[in-house]
Amino acid sequence: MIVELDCGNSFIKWRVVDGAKSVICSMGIAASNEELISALDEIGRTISLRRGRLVSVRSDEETAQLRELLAQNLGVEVQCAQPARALAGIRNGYDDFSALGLDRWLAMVGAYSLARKACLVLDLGTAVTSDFVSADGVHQGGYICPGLPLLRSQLREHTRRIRYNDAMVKEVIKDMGPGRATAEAVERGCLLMLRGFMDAQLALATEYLGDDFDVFVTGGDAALVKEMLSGARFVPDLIFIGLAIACPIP
Ligand SMILES: Nc1ncnc2c1ncn2[C@@H]1O[C@H](COP(=O)(O)OP(=O)(O)OP(=O)(O)O)[C@@H](O)[C@H]1O
Ligand SMILES: CC(C)(CO)[C@@H](O)C(=O)NCCC(=O)O
Ligand SMILES: [K+]
Repeated sequence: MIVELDCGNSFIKWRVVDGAKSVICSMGIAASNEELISALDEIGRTISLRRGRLVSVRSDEETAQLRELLAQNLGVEVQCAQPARALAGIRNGYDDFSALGLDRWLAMVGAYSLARKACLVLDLGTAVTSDFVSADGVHQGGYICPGLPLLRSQLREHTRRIRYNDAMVKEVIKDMGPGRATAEAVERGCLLMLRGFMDAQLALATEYLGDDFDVFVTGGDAALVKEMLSGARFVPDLIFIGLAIACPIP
């Protein structure tokens, strides 16, 4: 079995897959290294875990530390995705290819491997990112803005009276009318910003990619824009698809 890890800025998304059959045996989200090790340790009691692949947008030190923990506690050797100028028919569009976030890169690699045509790749996590890939696989660049968790926390951090219970978040965005309570006003306001950003990306995609492109959406907050992106492909495991291409395990 292969352990797959996507280490974002807030959470570690993990899966255990049967490499030969590409079947997902188990998956989850961990808030810390300790939580991850304990979840995998539990699985390791019944299933043999030996190898793995990992993508991280954390510091090299943090990533090395996690790798060490996996080796020492579980005996799992993980291969880390590395920056590349080109991979699987895609060309990295950054002036300094190593500065492009590896999650963005792998999401693009995954999307282009599925579409084989121009694509707009949207990832809604701690940060929100968009990336533009032309039909011939050339990355045109992209945009980065704060995601919902950051929009919210910035408002709270820099105001005295924006305070409300997190448990209300899901409930208050069922309606998007003008808010009549702080939670409604903030949650709906931030979501509208996010949706406005999505609209702008679609317009830019037409400008830079022409009329024939696929839209891919991934990340923890993807569901919040599902209604407005009717033709888009919602692929929660897009980064894992790219990761398997970047780190093949024989
Ligand atoms: N089961 C879940 N566990 C944690 N967060 C979730 C879950 N489902 C949806 N979310 C939402 O996903 C968002 C975080 O997204 P995601 O996990 O893709 O990114 P991340 O790891 O925080 O950061 P990055 O963008 O660096 O990958 C949060 O706003 C959170 O509310
Ligand atoms: C933008 C994030 C934080 C999104 O997870 C990540 O891709 C990252 O840290 N990128 C490095 C900066 C860049 O992509 O230009
Ligand atoms: K991400």
